[in-house]
Amino acid sequence: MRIAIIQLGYAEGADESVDARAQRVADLVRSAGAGHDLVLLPELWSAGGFASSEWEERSQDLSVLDQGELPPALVPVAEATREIGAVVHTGSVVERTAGPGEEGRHLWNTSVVLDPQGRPCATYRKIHRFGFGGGEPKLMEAGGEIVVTDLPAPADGLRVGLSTCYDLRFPELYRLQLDRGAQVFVIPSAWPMARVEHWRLLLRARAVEDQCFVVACNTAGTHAGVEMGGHSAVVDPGGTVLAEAGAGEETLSVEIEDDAVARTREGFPVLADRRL
Ligand SMILES: NC(=O)CCC(=O)C(=O)O
Repeated sequence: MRIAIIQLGYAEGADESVDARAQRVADLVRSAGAGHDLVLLPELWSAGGFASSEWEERSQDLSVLDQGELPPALVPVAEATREIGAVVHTGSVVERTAGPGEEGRHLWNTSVVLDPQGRPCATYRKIHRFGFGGGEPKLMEAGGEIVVTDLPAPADGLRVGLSTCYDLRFPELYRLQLDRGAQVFVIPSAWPMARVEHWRLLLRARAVEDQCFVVACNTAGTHAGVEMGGHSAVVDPGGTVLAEAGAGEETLSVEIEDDAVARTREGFPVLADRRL
């Protein structure tokens, strides 16, 4: 499977509307994503990863998915998706719901994956909210559903577990995904430079402990005064980093071998020694 990771750079205050950013992202999907089976975008690129004061205004109504439509931030990306014929994981948007969730909020951090026709084929609501009482836990509901899915062709062949950024710190989530058959962890993120060494360590840890590929797309630039860490990466099931970005806007193009998961697990069958 050929994978393109689009490590988008942007800065709040740069006066880039949701529409303008969506057009720019769609152009990147066209130029960097062509010739790939799976394209990955980062977390909350349309709203701003750390720009919580803008989340409400830049939020998207995903109930339109049920009517076969897409919210404004994803329409240009879906057009680009159809043109290149890949599966595109659109990172995540701030989802707005009409009614409140369990904690009385109506915003969520939600990923949407598009099939090559530009139609949604999977969604995931971020389970672990980052902010220690501010940011996400203050403004958003927590997702409650583990999502492991078989993506459509041309990104088929490996079972994919969906998670988002801060989820990476919670290994039990990935064990639960493993138990549902995950072979690849796909992780859109907005992870700051201040903790980029945690990011690099945890990406490899999740790959090694669960013998899965890790495919992770971070952002670049400065969001609401927070410098983003870049260093998007693909790690193989043995923990080898196949590709890693630098700190700025950049795209990675990586080929992963479907049988590497089975080979790694057969060659070093540590998962068979789990005691539950
Ligand atoms: N967007 C996030 O979830 C940020 C996570 C983070 O900064 C950290 O775990 O450290």
